[in-house]
Amino acid sequence: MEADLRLESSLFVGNKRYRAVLTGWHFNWTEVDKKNRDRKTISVPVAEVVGVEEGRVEILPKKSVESTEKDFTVFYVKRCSSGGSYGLLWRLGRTQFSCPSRVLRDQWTKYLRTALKTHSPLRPLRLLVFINPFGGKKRGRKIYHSLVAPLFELAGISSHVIVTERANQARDHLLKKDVTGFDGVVCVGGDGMFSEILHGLIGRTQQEAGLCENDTAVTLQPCPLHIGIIPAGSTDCVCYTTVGVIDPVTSALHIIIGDSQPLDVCSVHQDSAPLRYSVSLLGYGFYGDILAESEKHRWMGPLRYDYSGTLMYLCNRSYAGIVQYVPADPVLSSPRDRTRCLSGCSVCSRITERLIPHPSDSGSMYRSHNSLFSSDSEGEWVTVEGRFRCVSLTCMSSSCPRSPLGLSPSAHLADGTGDLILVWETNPLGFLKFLYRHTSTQDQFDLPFVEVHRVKAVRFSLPCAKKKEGYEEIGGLNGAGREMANEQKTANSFLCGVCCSKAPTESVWNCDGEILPVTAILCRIHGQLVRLYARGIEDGAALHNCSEENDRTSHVDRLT
Ligand SMILES: CCCCCCCCCCCCC/C=C/[C@@H](O)[C@H](COP(=O)(O)O)NC(=O)CCCCC
Ligand SMILES: Nc1ncnc2c1ncn2[C@@H]1O[C@H](COP(=O)(O)OP(=O)(O)O)[C@@H](O)[C@H]1O
Ligand SMILES: [Ca+2]
Repeated sequence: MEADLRLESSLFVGNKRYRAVLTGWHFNWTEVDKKNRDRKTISVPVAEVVGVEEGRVEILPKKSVESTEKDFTVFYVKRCSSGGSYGLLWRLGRTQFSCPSRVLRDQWTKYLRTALKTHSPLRPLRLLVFINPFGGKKRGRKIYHSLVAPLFELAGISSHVIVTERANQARDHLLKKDVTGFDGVVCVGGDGMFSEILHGLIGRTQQEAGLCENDTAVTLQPCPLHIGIIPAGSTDCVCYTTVGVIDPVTSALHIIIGDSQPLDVCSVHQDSAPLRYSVSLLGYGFYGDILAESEKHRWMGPLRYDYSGTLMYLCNRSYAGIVQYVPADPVLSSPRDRTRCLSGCSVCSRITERLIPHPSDSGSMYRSHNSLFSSDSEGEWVTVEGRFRCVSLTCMSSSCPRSPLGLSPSAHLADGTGDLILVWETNPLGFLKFLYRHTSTQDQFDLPFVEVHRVKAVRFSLPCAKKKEGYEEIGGLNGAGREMANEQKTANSFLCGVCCSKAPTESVWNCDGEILPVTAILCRIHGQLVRLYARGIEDGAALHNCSEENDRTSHVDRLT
């Protein structure tokens, strides 16, 4: 359809007269006073128009309002401050217009609908929706049917809804059943439910491409279907990090307008167990122990993590391990550069350019950007070993309501790297300081027992018994941690009596909320392997444009 689609006329909202203009990209209406002077203008990008209906229509709650054949209603995205969160809340804006004639009304509705189709190519028409009825506070079904379904209906999206009856049903469905005709898959639940969709879609895409997922050297194919997340879980970290708020209506609106946010994914290879993927937290030690403990207390709902977190903090455990990593290019970015990955991030855009299809590529649709596992890359591995309070790897900042800036505040959603956070054995007060800084803007990496590295791959293994004894002697190979280690040993044996008679010598891996069955792993980050219906966190500046110029803002912002 024509990019220069244009319509202009007088319209009424209530008893006020407006000059309305639809240009290719924007729908504006400007109040005109009795002396024909322009007053306030409201401008909505066509890409953010949710739907156009004949008559005066109200939804959420749905109401029939008296209207004439000259009326039409436009629904669009309206931004509001989210109070405590970093992102912006999106709400359904609605304006009811009256035209001088029915013919003009029909022209407006036709033009607006055409503009929508033309300017939002990724808007979904058909969605496959999985609801976990037991996630979070068990409100998934209610959230979907009362807040999300009416919006999908308004936007003309047809959805096939499956309420899951068992764990992994959504993953298995995506791996085995026909999904032809769907534009995207939506999960209503938490990070565990998102993880099911992630595994199902990545697995299916590789099967269809004839690729072996387990091969650590293979360049995986990006998934063609978008993923939408309606938050209804306990941590909702993926939603918070990619949208900036935990709010079903905001997420539904991002899905409707077909926003597209690429996301890095970490593949976790384990010798004797199936391949896993992670996007938010791959954590050994503290976060692994919290997860293992919290599974015993699922009945507590989201509070199980606070309870288990307190218990595991008191236990003050540390574990021996060998960590190896391949550093990412330090020229591109650093985990301590105090920047934040925001909507339209320029660091992530650089890798997008490298991933776009190239005419000279044969066989693979995407240019391989990862020669990591070729024989000559062995020399790139850096090794550290000793006793750790926790070892965490995250592909993104992993922010959540508990930690609004996240595990690694300057990590990027789609730059093809992950951040490896090493917390060496330390005393309980030191570790509390580290944890507490996750709740403020203080730098959690500016502590002598903490290291952070931007990486492309990580290996973890357990040391042999002799090496382990060595760590006990010197408190790990990290000089700064040594002094604290002696104090720690006394504290450890005392506090661990709270939950167990003897502290275990090995922890488990928490892989986005799933316990891995083995300890030795090899991880590799795959740049932009999946796409979400999101756009990254919009900063507060977008709010100034709320009514005047409801437009996108995009840049990398500096942390203050
Ligand atoms: C003194 C106060 C200290 C508070 C420190 C808080 C630090 C929190 C960082 C949380 C990062 C969360 C990363 C996301 C993990 C999820 O994938 C996982 C599964 O979520 P779900 O499926 O919704 O249940 N959640 C967890 O592993 C819980 C971690 C809780 C840590 C307190
Ligand atoms: N019907 C079901 N019964 C039991 N478990 C389920 C069901 N549907 C999904 N699950 C599993 O529940 C786990 C937790 O789901 P999630 O939606 O992430 O909630 P939460 O955030 O509270 O952990 C996921 O690992 C998922 O595989
Ligand atoms: Ca990343």
